[in-house]
Amino acid sequence: MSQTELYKTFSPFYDFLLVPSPTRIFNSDPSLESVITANPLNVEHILKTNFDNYPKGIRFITLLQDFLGQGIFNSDAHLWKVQRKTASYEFNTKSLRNFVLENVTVETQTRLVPIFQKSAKTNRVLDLQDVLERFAFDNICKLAFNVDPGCLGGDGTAGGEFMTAFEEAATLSSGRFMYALPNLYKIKKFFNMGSEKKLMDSIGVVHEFADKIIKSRMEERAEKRDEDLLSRFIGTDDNSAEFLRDIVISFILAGRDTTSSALTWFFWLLSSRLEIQKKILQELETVRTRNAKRTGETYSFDELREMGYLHAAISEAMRLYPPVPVDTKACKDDDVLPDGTIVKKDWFVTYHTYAMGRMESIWGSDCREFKPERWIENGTVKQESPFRYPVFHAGPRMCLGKELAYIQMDVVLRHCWKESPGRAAEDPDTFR
Ligand code: HEM
Repeated sequence: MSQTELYKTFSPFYDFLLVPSPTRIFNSDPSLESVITANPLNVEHILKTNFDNYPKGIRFITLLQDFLGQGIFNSDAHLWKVQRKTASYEFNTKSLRNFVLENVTVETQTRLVPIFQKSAKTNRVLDLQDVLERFAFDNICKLAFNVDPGCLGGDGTAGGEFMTAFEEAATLSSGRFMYALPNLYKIKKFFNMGSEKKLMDSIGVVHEFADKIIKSRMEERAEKRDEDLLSRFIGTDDNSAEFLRDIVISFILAGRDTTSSALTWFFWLLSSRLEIQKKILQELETVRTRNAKRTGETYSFDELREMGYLHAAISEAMRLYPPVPVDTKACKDDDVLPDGTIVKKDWFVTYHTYAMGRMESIWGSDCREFKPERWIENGTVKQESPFRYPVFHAGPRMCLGKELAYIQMDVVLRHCWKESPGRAAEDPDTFR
């Protein structure tokens, strides 16, 4: 199901469920009792104050283990901590940021923009979500292990197979959460039948592709310290090839369809808001002139940061359409949330980012309007509390790729709106 279909199907349910009353308890099945909340105080408690009591938990980890192994996305406690420590350090280095900036700029200039230009010239309708997913997949593979799968524009033969298998493995793994009988998947897996057979086949393709790269990179090792994440993890500890594979797969999963989803919604929202397009163009032109850049020239990380209005508009799009609309944790020991809700050991606790983005109590009476201005205070972009806006999660497990995701989105949007004063509102070809 595409993101758009998903929202169309579930948004009336989300709205009905949470906006009037921000915490509910569900007990449809005694083994799956859960609390669902959209209260920022509860979110802070779960994600930060009582962090140790709300891990991913055994159920989540077991269901995703075949695909993700023990990577950062699918581990708790010590195993999570060691990966988080190395990754946090690396994600904060200037060299990683520049590596991403460089790769995203090349991918945008040489693949994405030409596709848009061609479609504009020939009046061909594009599936924007598909194009952006391919774009994001190429980018995240470059970042993870410096491989270009060429899913967008390139030859893409081997990479295309990898991407398809990766998507299938992700979809079928999350399908395991949907069984009415939670252990049914184990029986199907044991007999290697149906969706479990398909899942194992696609995991096989993903693992084979990753293993080859990891093996050759481990042989080259140490002398060359590449900029990608795999090389950084090879260089730091004595990790096994299997553990390195888990790490790489987790990163690809984390960065794969989050940015593409955010960009797709952003384009969709902007397509009917010429006033906002115009303001974005004006800002791009101001930044270009201030930094004496030629049209289309590459921008540094700091120059991208000057585009406050663009940044605000991206955050605003993700408020209404968060790429990760809900997120679930397991409760380790009985607890009471700040609003008085009782949570029992082994219950699931879900915080609802989508509903939180549409609550009057958090965003005011205009909460359903797309208004980038709400992010601007005294001429600069306001830092919103991550507990009111948990689009990138919050607390010790907060998204590591937040800054890189903004770099990607800024670069794409800047190149898609070539700076040219006064073009926006009058010109329907603004995206070309
Ligand atoms: C708009 C883009 C993005 C959004 C909205 C987003 C959002 C999130 C959210 C909600 C989580 C928590 C998920 C959970 O509880 O399991 C998360 C975790 C994570 N994200 Fe992102 N993400 C984005 C892009 C990226 C990118 C590009 C990367 C780069 C590789 C990345 C790397 C990670 C990692 C490694 C984690 C796991 C952190 C941990 O468990 O310690 N994300 N992200």
